[in-house]
Amino acid sequence: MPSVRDIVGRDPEADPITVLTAYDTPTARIVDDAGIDVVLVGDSIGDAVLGHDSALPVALDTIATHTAAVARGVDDALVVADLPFLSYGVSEPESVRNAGRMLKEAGAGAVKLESGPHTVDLTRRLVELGVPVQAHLGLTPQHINRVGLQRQGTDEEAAAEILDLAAAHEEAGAFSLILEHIPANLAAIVTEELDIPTIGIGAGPETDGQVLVVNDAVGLSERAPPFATAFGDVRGEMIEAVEAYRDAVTTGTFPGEEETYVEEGLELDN
Ligand SMILES: Nc1nc(=O)c2c([nH]1)NC[C@@H]1CN(c3ccc(C(=O)N[C@@H](CCC(=O)O)C(=O)O)cc3)CN21
Ligand SMILES: CC(C)C(=O)C(=O)O
Ligand SMILES: [Mg+2]
Repeated sequence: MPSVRDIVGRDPEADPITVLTAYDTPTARIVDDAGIDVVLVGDSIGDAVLGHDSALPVALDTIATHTAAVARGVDDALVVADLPFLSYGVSEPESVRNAGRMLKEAGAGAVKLESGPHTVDLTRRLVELGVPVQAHLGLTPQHINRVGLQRQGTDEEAAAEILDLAAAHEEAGAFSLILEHIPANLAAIVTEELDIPTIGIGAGPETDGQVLVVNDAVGLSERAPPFATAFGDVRGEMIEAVEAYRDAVTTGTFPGEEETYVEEGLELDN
């Protein structure tokens, strides 16, 4: 696995950074084989895979299990574990222990946490201890109960706060910053002001890289945020394949001769 230094050392103007989520080994292998730079084991697993309405119910053990599955499928990409709701920020020792587990047990190369005024000191502490941290500003869906899922940073005060917090997290040692669902002109300014690479989702084209939830990107999601685009129709393909299987079984064409083995001379008298 590359270190965060391989990501940070690049020239994103020439070579934008590509990030996708993955939650399982086969998907991670596809993403890694395609040359995607960073695989994020997102807490979006909550709604994308586990059937919850949000990411809030996702447990740290769930992220650990799926990060380990992803790490087993990846040769080249950096694996980032997305710390779930309340697994950090309650107390510093617990936050450090939980973040540390992602590197020591699950095979992540870095952790991401949703940032705010309350995570500057924690980011500094984790980085001091040797845990690479990716920050995340703009829409932070773990605050859904306070802010919903609306675009953030749309007035001057809110935009200035995002810019200030971005600088504070860079100064605290974050190696990269996710910017979610903010105006493109704000994301461009943040990107211009920071030295660390910014990764946008619903933040326009001027960040140093882009991230999407893989289910949205391949067209597997039933519902996706307004800023996501499906680059395929995996859901449509799965529906067709499952219906074709059903039809083959119910019409008796599967299993056919190809999939069937007969042991010649086998006779059981009972
Ligand atoms: N499949 C998936 N894709 C994602 O990008 C994603 C997740 N899940 N789960 C975690 C968060 C949640 N995200 C979301 C989800 C919905 C909107 C959205 O629809 N926003 C609307 C407003 C919706 C509302 O107010 O309820 C908008 O117009 O901004 C935005 C971000 C991004 N993340
Ligand atoms: C959308 C990305 C940035 C994320 O946090 C997730 O997938 O959980
Ligand atoms: Mg997340």
